[in-house]
Amino acid sequence: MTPGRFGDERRRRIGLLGGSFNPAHEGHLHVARMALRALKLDEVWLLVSPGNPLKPVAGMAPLTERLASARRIADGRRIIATDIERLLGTRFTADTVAALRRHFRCARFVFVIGADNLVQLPRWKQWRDIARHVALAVLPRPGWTRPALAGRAAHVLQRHRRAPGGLLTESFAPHAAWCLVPAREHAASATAIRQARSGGATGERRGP
Ligand SMILES: Nc1ncnc2c1ncn2[C@@H]1O[C@H](COP(=O)(O)OP(=O)(O)OP(=O)(O)O)[C@@H](O)[C@H]1O
Ligand SMILES: O=C(O)c1ccc[n+]([C@@H]2O[C@H](COP(=O)([O-])O)[C@@H](O)[C@H]2O)c1
Repeated sequence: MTPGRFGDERRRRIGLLGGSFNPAHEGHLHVARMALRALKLDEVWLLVSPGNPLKPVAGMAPLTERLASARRIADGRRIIATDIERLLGTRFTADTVAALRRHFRCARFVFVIGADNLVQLPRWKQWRDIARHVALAVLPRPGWTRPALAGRAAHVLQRHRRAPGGLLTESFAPHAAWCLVPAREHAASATAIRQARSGGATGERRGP
């Protein structure tokens, strides 16, 4: 585990960029940097998932390989790659966020997602609880930004949308806020990288 400074987290503003990182790429780095800047975060943790509950196991590289890949794009200072979900024994984001809030009581967490995951959010376990308890920052993504803003999660959470500057400054009670981070779209995707590596033979398709 890399963010090992338990007890030294006073008021730190921490972005949680959860992902499969199969492999990590420039798009992740772009997202982390944009979130750091727009939300005035102290750190972004790249939470390398032991296994996204909604993704097939087939084609998923081992966690150690994905963690190593995330470490290569991290700087170990403000962008930190970690397998903390493995250590916490969590896989679902609702459980991860609850555990992190218990372990790092004073930290202020923001869960960072690409627009594709705002579309998918209603399929996540206890998604409304996640949105209630932790701030969400959504990054634009080619082909996904408009569907995300017109989608079910954006509609249900409409009242809680704020400008990025208001995301962490306002009280979390009784409901956390979410925002769209203004950033240019970045086209990198792990699916495209896997396809290019296999000469287009993965049979996977990614797109809205
Ligand atoms: N280019 C990008 N622009 C915006 N968000 C991104 C981008 N790439 C990844 N993300 C976001 O980063 C998080 C982790 O993404 P993940 O590791 O699944 O990469 P991916 O490229 O989406 O992978 P795959 O193509 O295998 O689904 C997700 O919330 C995803 O939406
Ligand atoms: O909790 C869930 O039900 C859930 C379902 C799908 C994805 N997630 C989380 O969403 C994050 C992005 O996943 P991915 O695979 O799209 O990079 C990662 O932290 C996953 O654990 C979480």
